[in-house]
Amino acid sequence: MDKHAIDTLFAVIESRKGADPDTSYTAKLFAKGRKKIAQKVGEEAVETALAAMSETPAAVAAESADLLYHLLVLWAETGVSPDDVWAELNRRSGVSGIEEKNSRKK
Ligand SMILES: N=c1c2ncn([C@@H]3O[C@H](COP(=O)(O)OP(=O)(O)OP(=O)(O)O)[C@@H](O)[C@H]3O)c2ncn1[C@@H]1O[C@H](COP(=O)(O)O)[C@@H](O)[C@H]1O
Repeated sequence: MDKHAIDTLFAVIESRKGADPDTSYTAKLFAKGRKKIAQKVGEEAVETALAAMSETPAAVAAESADLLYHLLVLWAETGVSPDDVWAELNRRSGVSGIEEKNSRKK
């Protein structure tokens, strides 16, 4: 999953706010609230770390996908967008705002 795919998944997750919890796991998570979502991120992070210690690269990738998905739900719940996170990463690496805008046009 590249950065664009994360943006796409985030948009789908946002669209599940207020959706039917019986037909969408994401809607069910939103209905359960921030504490539950934060708890799931913690669980998935631990599962990813444990997989790294004793499982295959494929298992680490699978756990990482679960972690990323739940992290995106947490961003949506807390009003953080992927662009906010990309901007913070770019700030740390010294990429300027203009370079960031240009890279997103490609
Ligand atoms: N990427 C994911 C994704 N990754 C993981 N999961 C779900 O995360 C859950 C993790 O399993 P667990 O065993 O940890 O949790 P659980 O026991 O089912 O539930 P809890 O009681 O712990 O909350 C599983 O039900 C997975 O289906 C996901 N659910 C949805 N998506 C994507 O989110 C988008 C919206 O999907 P819906 O929520 O189905 O509308 C779609 O693009 C989906 O592909």
